[in-house]
Amino acid sequence: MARGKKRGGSGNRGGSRGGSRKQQKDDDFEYRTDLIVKSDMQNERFSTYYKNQNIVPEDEWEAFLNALREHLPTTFRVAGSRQTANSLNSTIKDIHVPILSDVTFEDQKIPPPVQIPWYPDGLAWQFNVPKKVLRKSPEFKKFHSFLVFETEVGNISRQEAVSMLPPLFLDVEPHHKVMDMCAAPGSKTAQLLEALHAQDSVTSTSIPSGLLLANDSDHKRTHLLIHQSARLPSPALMVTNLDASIYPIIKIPAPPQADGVKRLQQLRFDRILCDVPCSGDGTMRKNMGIWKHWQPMDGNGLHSLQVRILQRAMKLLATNGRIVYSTCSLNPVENEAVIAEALRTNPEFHLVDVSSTLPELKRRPGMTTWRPCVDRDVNMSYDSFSAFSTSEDATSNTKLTEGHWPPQDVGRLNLPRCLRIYPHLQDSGGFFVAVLERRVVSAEEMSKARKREADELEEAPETKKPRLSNEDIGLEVVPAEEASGDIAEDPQPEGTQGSRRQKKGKEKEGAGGSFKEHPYTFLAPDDPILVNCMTRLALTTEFPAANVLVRNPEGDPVRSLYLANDLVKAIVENNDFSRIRLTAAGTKVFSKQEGGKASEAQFRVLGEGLPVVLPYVDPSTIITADLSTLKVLVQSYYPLCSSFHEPFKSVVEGRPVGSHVVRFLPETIEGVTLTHDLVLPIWKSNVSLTLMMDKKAKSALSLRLFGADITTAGRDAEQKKNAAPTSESGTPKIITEDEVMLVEE
Ligand SMILES: C[S@@+](CC[C@H](N)C(=O)[O-])C[C@H]1O[C@@H](n2cnc3c(N)ncnc32)[C@H](O)[C@@H]1O
Repeated sequence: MARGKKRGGSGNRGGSRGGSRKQQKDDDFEYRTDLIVKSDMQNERFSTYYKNQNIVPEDEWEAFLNALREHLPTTFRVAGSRQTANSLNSTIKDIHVPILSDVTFEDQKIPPPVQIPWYPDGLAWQFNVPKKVLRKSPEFKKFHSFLVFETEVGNISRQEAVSMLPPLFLDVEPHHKVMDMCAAPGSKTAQLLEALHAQDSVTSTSIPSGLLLANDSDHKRTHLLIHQSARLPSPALMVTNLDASIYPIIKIPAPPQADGVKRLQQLRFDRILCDVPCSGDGTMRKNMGIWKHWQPMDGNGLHSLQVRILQRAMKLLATNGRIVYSTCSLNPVENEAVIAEALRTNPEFHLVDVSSTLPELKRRPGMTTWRPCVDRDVNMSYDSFSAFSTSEDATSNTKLTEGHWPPQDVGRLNLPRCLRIYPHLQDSGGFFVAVLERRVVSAEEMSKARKREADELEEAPETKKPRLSNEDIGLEVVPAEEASGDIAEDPQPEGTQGSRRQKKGKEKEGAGGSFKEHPYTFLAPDDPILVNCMTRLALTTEFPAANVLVRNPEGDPVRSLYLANDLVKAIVENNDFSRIRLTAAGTKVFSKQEGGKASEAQFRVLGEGLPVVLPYVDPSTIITADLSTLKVLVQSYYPLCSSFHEPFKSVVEGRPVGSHVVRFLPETIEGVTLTHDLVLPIWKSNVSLTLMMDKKAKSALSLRLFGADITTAGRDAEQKKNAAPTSESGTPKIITEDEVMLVEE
């Protein structure tokens, strides 16, 4: 979702706020509407503009404006693959909600969290309680810390309700090739990844045949994206850092042909999400900056980029593919006008009627009339582009194009099929969604579109022409029926890009001159270090050893080993990683354990990598253990092997030093219930064991299972908390709201 415009800035393009910690806190204050008075929540330009556009019926205007001034409820989504999500959701429904249903605070009955009615399987929740209650009511305090921990480990995604919509409308299946064109910080990417992994079980991750290519033009934000998606490790994920409006063609091998010549073809996506940068005025309920600075030229300025991103997505889409275009803006110039312009130039696309999808979602139809304003203060507007273009305003304002206005044949485009979500309809943020699909068109329509596009390209000012070659960006309009045609006739030698040690020392600068990622090198399946690692970890021969890659200038397995699926591998091997500015591919599964002799490289399975690797671990080597064993492993960092009870004690004492896998079976002991199998990696040293889990994941597991954080870190934190909090001067320390609240998305 887009964020508020900075003071004095020009249009929000989703850049990072940056700055010092203090600056960040000040910004947070400015951006948090719960900390300001309602009388400050007004902007005449906003009211005049949207009233004139009739975005809601006149008798709803006040309700709409008042809703924008209300504090946004806290919403979250239970994340992860379907099975794990359903299990955690039952914990919320059956344990937390009953406790929270009977809370009274300062003589007021506090409403418990409720499921968002339109979200599938009841996996999204909403609650709206004052911060004071979260801080002081013991029941809500406990629920809050449950949410914080589960969010940290990625089981819960704190996400605005409306922002959950686009991935639902995209309807992703595990075999789909999916692209998220403007993906950072990645809450929707995580949802798409979950859909790709719908077949995962509670303990193991499937390797989908499809792909999720998440892209963002902001390099720093792509790293945020990688961090977010690490919560659902996937061999099917790639991250790139490019301008989506000129996204290059990705090449993959074409199906084998009779002549035996290897050819490449364009990768076409089945699903594309265009959650484009926007002015973000649908987020006013949490962004004070927008109340202060809103003006129509921001939306006007973003329109062209939004059109170009959508048009580019149309070029990259497969026949029968689907695009979801979304913004958190209410402005028709950023919404319907973009859709209309993209449809005009791509007649093979149409808007899909999704009126029966998510029937509980309250929505309004897309608009068919609007009137762009051509000045900051909402004084000037014109009936049509031709009226504007002959006016004096046109000379001083070159940003506006014909596409800013409704097209003459607007009725033909079915714009009411777009969805507008307003804050007063169901206590949410404002949002816009359009679902587009490709249909087969007549040769005549196609040739008209080709000619128009060629003319427009010819007329475009030099600076606006794409910097990449035509082959790079695939400017030719490819008819849907030709979508899978070859794009490269030259035979390609096998393993051109990714073969082992071919790219030694090739750390490249990218197109923008600042691309400094390491190359991606696939190991040979018989690489001695990989073979040693597989033997020690007892991986079966089905393990896709040919899909293991490393990332360092030498292409050697020195530290971390990643696993990619076949499609990701094909892309890495057939495209220059620096041309597509690839910042991540596949998921990290093994990591070298420091210590020991260099010749006997010891790799361990990473906690987050285990679900991916588990289907390939020889089942006879998996150690079985009970809940009390798990409790000891959770409670201390390095419990001695001798401290466990039998039979676990003898089994681990008999195992060699190294990485092992333990399965804890469902059972109930002393009121603690493990409802499903839990499989975790441990490291055995000479005399002790370590549960190989991230500290926060361990705390979350402890809270979920034992009802308290019994880890060493958790106990330390509790002790500190119990000691009276005092500042350095000895006076009681005031704990700020920020310290106790969930951090906003
Ligand atoms: C609305 S936000 C995306 C939010 C994201 N989909 C999510 O759900 O977390 C828009 C993103 O577009 C990125 N962006 C801006 N211009 C872009 C461009 N030309 N190409 C690709 N990404 C762009 C921004 O860096 C920003 O991260």
